[in-house]
Amino acid sequence: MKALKATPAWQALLDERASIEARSIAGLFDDDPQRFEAFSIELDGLLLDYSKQPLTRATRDALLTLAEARDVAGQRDRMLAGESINTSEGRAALHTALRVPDGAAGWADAATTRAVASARRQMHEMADAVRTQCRTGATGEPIEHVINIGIGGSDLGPRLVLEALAPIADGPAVHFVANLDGVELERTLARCNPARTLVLVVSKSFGTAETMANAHEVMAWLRRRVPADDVLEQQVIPITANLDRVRALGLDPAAALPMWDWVGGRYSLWSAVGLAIMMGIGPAGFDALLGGAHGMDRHFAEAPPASNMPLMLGLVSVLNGTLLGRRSQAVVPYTERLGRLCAYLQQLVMESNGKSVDREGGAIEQPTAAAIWGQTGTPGQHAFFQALHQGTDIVPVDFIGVARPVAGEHGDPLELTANLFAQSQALMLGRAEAGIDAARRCPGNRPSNTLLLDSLTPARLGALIALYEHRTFVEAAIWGINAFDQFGVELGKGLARDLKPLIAGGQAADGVDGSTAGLVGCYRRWRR
Ligand SMILES: O=P(O)(O)OC[C@H]1O[C@H](O)[C@H](O)[C@@H](O)[C@@H]1O
Repeated sequence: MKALKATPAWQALLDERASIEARSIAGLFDDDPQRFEAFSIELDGLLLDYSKQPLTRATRDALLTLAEARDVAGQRDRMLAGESINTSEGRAALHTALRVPDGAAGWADAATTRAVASARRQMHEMADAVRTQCRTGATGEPIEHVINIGIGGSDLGPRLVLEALAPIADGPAVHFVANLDGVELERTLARCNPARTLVLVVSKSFGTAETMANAHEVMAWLRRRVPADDVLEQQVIPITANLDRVRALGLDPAAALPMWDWVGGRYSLWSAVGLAIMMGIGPAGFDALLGGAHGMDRHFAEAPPASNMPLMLGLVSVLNGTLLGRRSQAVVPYTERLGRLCAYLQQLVMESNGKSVDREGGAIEQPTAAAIWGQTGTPGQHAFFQALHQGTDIVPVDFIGVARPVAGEHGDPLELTANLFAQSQALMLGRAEAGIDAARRCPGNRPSNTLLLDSLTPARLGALIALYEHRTFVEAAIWGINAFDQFGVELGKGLARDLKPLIAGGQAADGVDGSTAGLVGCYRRWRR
């Protein structure tokens, strides 16, 4: 694929850049009374309002022409058809096949469909057995706690979903342990009765240092505390694509649930990696999550470009991040239930698209993934919003709101929603009445999207996550990069392995850079 800058559609947008920057977003509403209708998309209880972006209909057409020139639709179809679009690793990226309802044809080849259906059946049986107490711990006690040991994609998705859907969780309490520092592990073990605890060791590679270290600790805890020879067989379930390493850890590969190389870690919550979700909310809830995501997949595959939600969200992000050089984006959900969304999106977006070479290995000359950050509203309003309103950098914001609160939850949805709408309004309108002093002036004209959900159900959450997955794909397609590898992450892992003996004190710091040698020296001095 030729470089973006050599694409005439991109050049046309570059020519328009200054006028886009100078454009008054609020003024666009005066020019176009139908602006909200024209610049919003609604799909099954999910609304994207992108009318507070510096887009005219002509600019949107220019972005759609760019999408056509970069063959976003063709790239999407190749992904959905299971072609090896992860070229550096020679793999497909078929997470969409994981959420196809049983029996629906045309989304993956027969072998893949069969493998997915069989894994889903295994998950259902396992979750049902635990939730109905047919499957017990090794000493016959019911399972009351599930510990999910995993990191990155083997942690963030299930954690996000279970936090979001906690009000409908009716199974065992699910805990997550990702970090290596022992704090989460200690806290979790203190809350669990070992005879009543099921452990999921979730790792596509089954070689991730953090996960393996935590798995060893928890397995030792079970052996120490549960008087049954078969405690590991009964109470530890490996979920992985690497059965050899399951054996090496002393677990039975026959007890493992599968993963496949065509599912990237950060796209894997829909696979057996989501078993923790199913344990928490049950198979029907998990299926509804998949159903919502599949609805978004169909929409992405079939909706016309101008009303295609992931496509427009991706193009707006390219406009802000690449064309206008706004190098970070804030995500602010107005519900604590989506408190993990930002961390989840950091991996999804920054691990997928934090690249500086294209699929052919050529250098990319324009900015790719912007940094994603944020926290929930309203707390975020009392932290970083000052900079959003008056700082020198323009940070596009994705506001996320939920119209109907969960039955029985406290809190004032009206107050929350008023705050949400007021913030995007304030960013757009600013404050510059006559006589106002400089310190109180807000420049306004700052862009945002608002995503409004009718309620935070499994289906809506599935659709929301799939929307961001596809937005990430659209950006990668425009830039010409492979969103499905992550070699940058490997470098530090290797160096950590090499540094361990040095830090432990068994080696001289020869050949190590001065800063690292200095840090090792200080660390050793303080450990003495
Ligand atoms: O599931 P695992 O093989 O343990 O991998 C866990 C995580 O490891 C690395 O950080 C990768 O960059 C992530 O993409 C992955 O999700």
